[in-house]
Amino acid sequence: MRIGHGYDVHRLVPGRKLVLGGVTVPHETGLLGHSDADVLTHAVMDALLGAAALGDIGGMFPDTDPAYEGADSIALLEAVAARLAESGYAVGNIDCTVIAQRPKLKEFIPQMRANLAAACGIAEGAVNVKATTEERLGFTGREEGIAAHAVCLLLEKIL
Ligand SMILES: Nc1ccn([C@@H]2O[C@H](COP(=O)(O)O)[C@@H](O)[C@H]2O)c(=O)n1
Ligand SMILES: C[C@@]1(CO)OP(=O)(O)OP(=O)(O)OC[C@H]1O
Repeated sequence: MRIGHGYDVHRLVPGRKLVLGGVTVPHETGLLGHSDADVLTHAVMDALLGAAALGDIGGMFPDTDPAYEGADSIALLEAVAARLAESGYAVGNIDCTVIAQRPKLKEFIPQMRANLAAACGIAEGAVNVKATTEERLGFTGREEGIAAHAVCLLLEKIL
């Protein structure tokens, strides 16, 4: 069994979609990035790559590569899951926290879990997503950006 941790931050700006765990959440600002800037899915990918000692998302999907401009991060997560499977790992479980002052994310969390689980080819019960504010403190509290943490366990497959 191997443990991994991922962390990511993206800036909130007007004129961009807010995509979290593959769900487009209605909001007056969205996350800025080369890809769709899905900060939650990015944290999950980094946790998975970290657990397998396979580097990070920037190594696998360089932000200088036009191929990833506007990329659907859930599709990138599918590629990460395939890479793990090739390397002999199965995803055990994933737990994540999105740090956002606004919007309220509760109602969108079941769909985020479903999207993340489907991309990893695991049961929804193996994926948990939580949301918290930082009580108006710091950059998330000022609504300048959204952060996400993820942890995961990988199981070594008997090949
Ligand atoms: N963007 C968010 C932030 C929080 N929630 C939900 O509210 C609960 C309380 O949040 P606190 O930061 O005040 O502890 C939290 O446990 C979440 O259920 C949310 O839905 N969206
Ligand atoms: C997936 C990528 C691809 O450009 O997304 P970005 O939107 O650039 O986001 P970031 O978290 O800064 O870096 C990860 C990149 O590899």
